[in-house]
Amino acid sequence: MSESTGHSSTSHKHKVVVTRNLGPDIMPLLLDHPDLEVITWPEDRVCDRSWFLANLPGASGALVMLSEKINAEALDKAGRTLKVVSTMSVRYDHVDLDAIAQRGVKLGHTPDVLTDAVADLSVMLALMAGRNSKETTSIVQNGEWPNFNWAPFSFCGPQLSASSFSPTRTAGFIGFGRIAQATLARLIPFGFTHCLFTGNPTSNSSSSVASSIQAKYPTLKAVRRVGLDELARESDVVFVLAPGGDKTYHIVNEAFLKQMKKTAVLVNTSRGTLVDSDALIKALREGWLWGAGLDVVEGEPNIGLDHPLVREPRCVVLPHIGSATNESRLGMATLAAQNLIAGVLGEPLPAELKLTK
Ligand SMILES: O=CC(=O)O
Repeated sequence: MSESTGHSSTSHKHKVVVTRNLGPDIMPLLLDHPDLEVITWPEDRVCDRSWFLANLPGASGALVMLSEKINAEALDKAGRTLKVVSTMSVRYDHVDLDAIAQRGVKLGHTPDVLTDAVADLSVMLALMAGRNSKETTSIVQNGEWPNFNWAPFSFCGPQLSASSFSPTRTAGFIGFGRIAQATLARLIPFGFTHCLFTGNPTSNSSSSVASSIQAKYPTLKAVRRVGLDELARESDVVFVLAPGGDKTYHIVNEAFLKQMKKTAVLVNTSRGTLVDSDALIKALREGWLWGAGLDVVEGEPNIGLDHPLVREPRCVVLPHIGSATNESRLGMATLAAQNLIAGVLGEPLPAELKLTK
């Protein structure tokens, strides 16, 4: 077993820098590997930048979390020995893709293994935001239940399932990749009848996506790619599930929120930057939509008790736990370790993000 927590000694092994201890089920894949010298951040908190940079020189690989910025500074510290960066995340907005591509370094990530966990959480947030879970749980937590003045319509909210009062239910997806489609699958038994989506696919591929979804779920009356305005106007639940970055920055803005149904909820389980927080605060205060469920917020993790979204009664905020199931995190850590090993050995990565130079 080859483990070190500080600077590398010279050896014929490939030095790899790992920025979090991945636990007893996964670390042996790395530590017991005969070709690796593993340098692991020794503490149970986000890795210090200075430690990371100090340990990169001469590394063949780095296994990192969303917290590590992979930019020219880090890549240049590692230098020409670096063959692979493996991130234990599906998304990669902490990675400067141009800088990594220019240096011919491979990038591994962890798609698929977290799809179900994030789709589950997306539905959970849709339910929580619609059903006043924040205000009602606080009644119990604050010991106010015994004095609670029940009334026939107290704490009612829009029902997620179709009913005789709302026989059509429309899900709108901003971004229609794996997680969005897995979320839709969970909504079919709730009686959802319409699926609208926006996204990147070329018009050809989006029409074939629409027809294959329609064939898979015959109870859907319509599956259509639409513009943002129509999606905002027609959806009972809007799921924000597109990647972060410049192209999607504040895609949910004041103009979008103003068009939403007053009974609709907004769920964001992708990246905080897609939703303009100031606009959402205004929208919730003025009742443009019913509620919001957010697993991600711009500026996270610096979201304190005084943050207006945290104070909004109809806004449920979770601390970015979309993939936090035992199953998903074990899958992500395993895949991240496999990507790292394959990358340093010059083999194809099980999940490589193909980069264009
Ligand atoms: O947000 C989570 C991820 O990108 O894995």
